[in-house]
Amino acid sequence: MSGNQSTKRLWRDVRVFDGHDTLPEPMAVIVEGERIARLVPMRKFDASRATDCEEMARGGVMTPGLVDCHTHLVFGGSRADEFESRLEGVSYEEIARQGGGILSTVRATREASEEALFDAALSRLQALMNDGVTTVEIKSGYGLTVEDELKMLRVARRLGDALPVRVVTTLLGAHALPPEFKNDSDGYIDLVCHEMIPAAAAQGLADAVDVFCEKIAFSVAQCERVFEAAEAHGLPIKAHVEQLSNLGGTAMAARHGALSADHIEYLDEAGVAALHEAGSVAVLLPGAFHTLGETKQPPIATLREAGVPMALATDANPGSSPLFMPTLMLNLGCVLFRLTPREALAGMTAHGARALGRPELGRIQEGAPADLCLWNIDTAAELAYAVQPGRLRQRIFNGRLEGGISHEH
Ligand SMILES: N=CN[C@@H](CCC(=O)O)C(=O)O
Ligand SMILES: [Zn+2]
Repeated sequence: MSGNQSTKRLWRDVRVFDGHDTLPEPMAVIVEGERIARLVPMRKFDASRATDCEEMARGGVMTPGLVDCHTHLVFGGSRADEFESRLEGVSYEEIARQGGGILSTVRATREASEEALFDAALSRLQALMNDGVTTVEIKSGYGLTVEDELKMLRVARRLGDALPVRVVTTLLGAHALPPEFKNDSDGYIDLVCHEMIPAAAAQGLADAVDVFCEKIAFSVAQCERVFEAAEAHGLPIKAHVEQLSNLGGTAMAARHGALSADHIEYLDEAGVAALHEAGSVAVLLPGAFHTLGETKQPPIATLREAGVPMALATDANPGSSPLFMPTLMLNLGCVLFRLTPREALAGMTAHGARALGRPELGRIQEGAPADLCLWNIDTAAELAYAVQPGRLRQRIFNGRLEGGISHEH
């Protein structure tokens, strides 16, 4: 919008969580165009010098727009039947070995048209946005052919074009072994390395490359081959690692400079040290932990002591985390993993952004893109404390008020 560039917008008397901490006193926040222009303590704020600003709101808690750095939002079908089997005692791994789980979503996703995938993902994404998300990562991984993986990535890109949200795409070709390669997992990794990654890179469809390193998926050596191919195409890497067992995938990913290691319930001290050394982010996914009834907790205290940044994400997907509510994850991160509310919120703002290689996002600081949420609460901790939809008062994307209570109409 042309008028947007010169518009100055003012929020007064807000408590600001800046991506790491709550600032010690109430603030005035001024946004100019697409960026945060000034942050002024109210005690020093001179309203007579802000007459060129449109006042947007007074009071409330302002946080960066939430960053959901790990989702599988684009998929076909449902796994409600698998949910019931798990309640009857069949494990996630057992279901996968029987050809269900991820592969059941692969069948439904291959059958679905691009339009149908788009429409289904649109409403899921809107649910995340209504709960404060302004940046979301979306993975492929339910296509497992070159064409079907590209189809998923195209849908993800189109979602970002259609809605006021930043979409970061990740190619997850090495998510599961498709039935066509049943006894030839190395052959499938060849396809990922020699065809999928080059095609996604050439078409600008992937911002990063991910793998599932697990007994029911791919070995450390196979995942390393995928990372080498990603590097050859200039794409950053991330990894699903140590979710169900400790294979050592995290240390290998860290050696390759991974942006993040995700799940990491079974991560050991050496793995934590490797993350620290590489400057990688630990992405915690309490939705999957909760849904699968896991008992092995990620090594939060060791990560905290080592100073490894911890991000928190929904892992929104049809199987292990059919949970499309980021503020619920703040609560689960605290209750299940003993994060502090401050850590949980930093995990879904500044650290989530870092896990995507976008450290300029997820922060409230002068010069940063103005992706902001204004909440009807008194302290930032309340976001993690209560699970209560409807608290988002305003959602500002790239300097523009989107949804919520609009002062423009
Ligand atoms: N762990 C592997 N991949 C997904 C689950 C995908 C699925 O079950 O459909 C995850 O992050 O939990
Ligand atoms: Zn995942």
